[in-house]
Amino acid sequence: MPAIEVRGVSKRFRSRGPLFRRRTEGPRETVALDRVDLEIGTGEFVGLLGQNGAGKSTLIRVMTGLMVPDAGEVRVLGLDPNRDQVRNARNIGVTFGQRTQLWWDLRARDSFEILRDMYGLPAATYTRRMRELDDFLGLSAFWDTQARHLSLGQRVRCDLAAAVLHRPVLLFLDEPTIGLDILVKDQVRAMLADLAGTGDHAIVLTTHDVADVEALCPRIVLIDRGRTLFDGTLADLTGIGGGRRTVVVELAGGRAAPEVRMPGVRLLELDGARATYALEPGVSQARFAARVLAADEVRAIDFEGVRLEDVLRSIYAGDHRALNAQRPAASPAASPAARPSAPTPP
Ligand SMILES: Nc1ncnc2c1ncn2[C@@H]1O[C@H](COP(=O)(O)OP(=O)(O)OP(=O)(O)O)[C@@H](O)[C@H]1O
Repeated sequence: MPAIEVRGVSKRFRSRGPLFRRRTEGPRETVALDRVDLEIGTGEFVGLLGQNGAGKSTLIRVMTGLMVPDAGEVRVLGLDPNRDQVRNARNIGVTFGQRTQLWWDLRARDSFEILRDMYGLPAATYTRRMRELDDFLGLSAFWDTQARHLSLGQRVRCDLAAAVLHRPVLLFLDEPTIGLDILVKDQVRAMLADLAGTGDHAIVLTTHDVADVEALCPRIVLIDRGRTLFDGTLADLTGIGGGRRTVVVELAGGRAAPEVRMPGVRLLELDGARATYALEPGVSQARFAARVLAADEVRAIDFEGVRLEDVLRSIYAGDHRALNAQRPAASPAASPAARPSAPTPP
């Protein structure tokens, strides 16, 4: 049984629109989700991506039981997340980037003690888990601070720890690293990679931080205007540009970059001593480097793979051609053999 099953889920919102609208204008309707299908297995770490307003948070709300879809079915470990809210709550952990589940007027440690009692965790288990979480997230430094006085980074770390304290099978993370500094982001990523490494959890991460996704998510689900535009591996998605790589060559002594005449090699940009070339799939990097090195004295050659950010930028800008050509025949969830493996810690 998959950990999460979403079948034909649709959700529309009706709003009255602007305060001073014309009499002829009826209520506005937004299609947030349009017949979405999704299966996620235990052990998977899925990046749920899409532009602002694509429907990601709505899908997370539906999967966590916070919102009832207009049509379709959702099963989370076999339960209807809305009807079986109490049982479902034991199976899931949720973070919503900007909101906290800590008690605002209490010290951070008090919130954790309340959660311990709510989940009925034995004292020894609680102490061990808090120690593990402290090792990753450095919580004890602000343990005695009232939640309302925690900095954003401190609060987000506490929220993440609170979401995983009861070791839920499913973890829904909505923008877990928003506004965090580089070091705190690394702490959060390391903790998530460690959780994923156990293979005991299904984790859904919604984020606009492409680096989070590259570091953590072997599988990507891309939502566009409420529909699934792509469901496949990170490698499939970054391969969408045809696997084209770029190379930046810089010559010593500030001399102009060489012209490289090779099939499948194209000069993209020339900026004094720096030249950027595109290498089509199949062009050998070694042969290209040999050509360049033979031509002149080279200061640096920098090969770059296809970046997820560039692929998303072109898809968000409306270029779906390559995506349609590359769309996998079946979702990874439907074919266990195609399922990507767990990430390695950053
Ligand atoms: N409670 C609501 N009432 C009316 N419209 C809503 C409501 N919640 C979401 N929407 C609309 O549904 C669409 C999807 O919103 P959603 O929050 O799911 O997008 P998102 O992909 O999470 O966006 P973002 O990346 O900006 O957080 C948007 O057009 C949004 O305006």
